[in-house]
This record gives sequence, structure tokens and C-alpha cells, in this order.
Amino acid sequence: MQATIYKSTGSWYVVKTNDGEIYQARMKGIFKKNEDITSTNPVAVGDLVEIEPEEGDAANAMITEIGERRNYIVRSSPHGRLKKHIVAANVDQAVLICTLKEPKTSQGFIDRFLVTAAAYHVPVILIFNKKDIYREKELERFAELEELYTGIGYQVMLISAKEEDGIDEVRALLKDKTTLASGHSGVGKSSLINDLLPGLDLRTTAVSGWSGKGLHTTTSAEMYDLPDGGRLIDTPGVREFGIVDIPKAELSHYFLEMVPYLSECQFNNCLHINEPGCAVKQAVNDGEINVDRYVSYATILETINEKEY
Ligand SMILES: Nc1nc2c(ncn2[C@@H]2O[C@H](COP(=O)(O)OP(=O)(O)OP(=O)(O)O)[C@@H](O)[C@H]2O)c(=O)[nH]1
Ligand SMILES: [Zn+2]
Repeated sequence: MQATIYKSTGSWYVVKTNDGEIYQARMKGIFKKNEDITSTNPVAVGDLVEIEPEEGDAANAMITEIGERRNYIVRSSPHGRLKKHIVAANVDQAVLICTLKEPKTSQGFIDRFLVTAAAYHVPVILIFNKKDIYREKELERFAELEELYTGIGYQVMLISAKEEDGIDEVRALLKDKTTLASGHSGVGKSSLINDLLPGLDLRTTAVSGWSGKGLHTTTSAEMYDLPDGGRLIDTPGVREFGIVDIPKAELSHYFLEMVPYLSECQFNNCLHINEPGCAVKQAVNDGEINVDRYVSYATILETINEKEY
């Protein structure tokens, strides 16, 4: 019967059938051998699978088949730079939870996430949390970022998970969709998920001490059914999404505001760094492309190791 992976703990998976039955499932050995060697996990949260309940054991099942993925999001594996770890599969959209205070999310981090999501054709909603502690400086910065990212085509929101401010708007955006929720540790992802899923009571951690860095409390991705319909995938406090699947020459395709200029560069293999006649750099000079976004582009470009392809 068909089921969906709701949680993966390495060798065991929690799956839910279309009828809402929950099983603990294992992979049949043969699939492990067939797995894509560049990925460290053969099955990820959100994957559609075929399962066979085990005889004499009502709660256990065997995964016998893995359905084709509509899309997936990866990060580089902690087990080696060349390996990738599939964070989640078959997602409709992603929310990146950010904050401008305690601890501030860097624009570089946001842009890295946006590139990864764009490469997998996953739309992103940027949610800035902790509105309740923003002063004038943060509110001004938010207004700048809102203008920048909405101009590129992303949805941007300002909320307070703590004061449940803006949560209805978030709920409306998640309804009937499968949404990946991500954000670095301490941004308030667990707090937001608790608002969206009353009764779940995810552990939240006070941001530790003077460093303002959050403690890492979530350990593996997990999917939840939302009360109004739709599903939410909670991912571990991802510090860094690896741009593992993108060749240098393609990176600019995922900076969506650069796309209209790409065909105007003098060289068709232009990387938009030192080349003469570069339409992207011209657009940056003319103020048509945001200079911080261009800096993110150049920074990410440097981290791409072509040997990986
Ligand atoms: N002022 C304020 N604090 C918040 C808000 N949301 C969360 N926090 C606080 O921020 C800290 C981190 O919140 P969590 O919800 O644990 O953050 P997380 O992103 O899930 O962090 P990890 O579990 O480490 O991944 C806690 O002290 C929360 O109380 C908010 O809207 N405003
Ligand atoms: Zn160029």
C-alpha cells in the first residue's frame, strides 16, 4: 500500500498510509544497494513509498518501493563535502524563518537558501520572526529587505511567534500545501511550529548566553499534518545549505533578478565577475540589481568546487 515518509531516523522511518495508519518501516536491503551513491539517505521525509506490513506485527512494515520524486531539497552531508543529504522530497514550497535580532540572520544565509530552493523550483516565503523586539533600526532593515525580496518575486512576512502576531496569515499560506520549514537555530522555528500545531509542544530553547547563538535542539526532519489541511516539514536548524548541485555557470540562473540580463552579456559563458561587456555588472552599477545580492552571488560562486561535477 502507498504511504508517505513522515520521519526518518536513519534506518527506521515513520510512515503514514493514505488511510492515516502509522507504521514504523524499514527499507528492504536490496534498495539500499541500489541507492544513489552520492546521497547519504535513500529515502527522505515527504517521499512516497510502497509498504508491506509485516506479518504478525501490526506496527511494522517494509518499504518495498520508492516513488519518483517531484522535487527535493538537499544540503551537503556532514559526512563529506561531495555527498549530499536529501532534506525533504515532494515539497510545494519552503518557508525560511529569519530574524533581524537574537540571532540576526545574515543576508548571505538567506541568499544561499534561495539559490538552493530556486535550483529545485521550490517557491520560498521569507518569514521574519521576533517582530516584538525590533526597534527602529530593525524595522528599517526589514522594510529594505521586504522591498528587495518582494521585488525579486519572493513573499515576505513579519511575525512574532511569541506574541502570535501574523500567525493567521502564515496559516493561510500553508493551507493544503506541503511546506518545508527551515531556519538557523534560534530564530524561533519551534515556537512558530508550536503556534501552528497546538498540542504538539516542540521543545523550544532559550537563545544561549551572550553569543546570541541558538542551541541546536532539533535533530532530524519530521513532517506534521496541519489542522486546516496541508503538511509542514520541520528540518533541523540548518546552518548551511550546500550548493552541491549547481555548476558555476548556472548559479546566476538562480538569482532570479539576474536572469533577464544573462543573454545580454558579451560572452555566453560569462560568470559576471571579471568579464568585459557583462550586463549583470552593468545592472549592478546602474542600481538595477542590488549590490548585496551581487556580493552574495560572488561569494557563493567562490565556494562552488567545479571538481564536484
Ligand atoms: N522575542 C521573541 N522571542 C522569540 C520569538 N520566537 C521565539 N523566540 C525565542 O527565541 C528562542 C529560540 O526559539 P526556538 O523556537 O527554540 O527556536 P528554533 O529556531 O526552533 O531553534 P532550534 O530549536 O535551536 O532549532 C526562544 O528563547 C524563544 O522563546 C518571538 O517571536 N519573539
Ligand atoms: Zn556577465
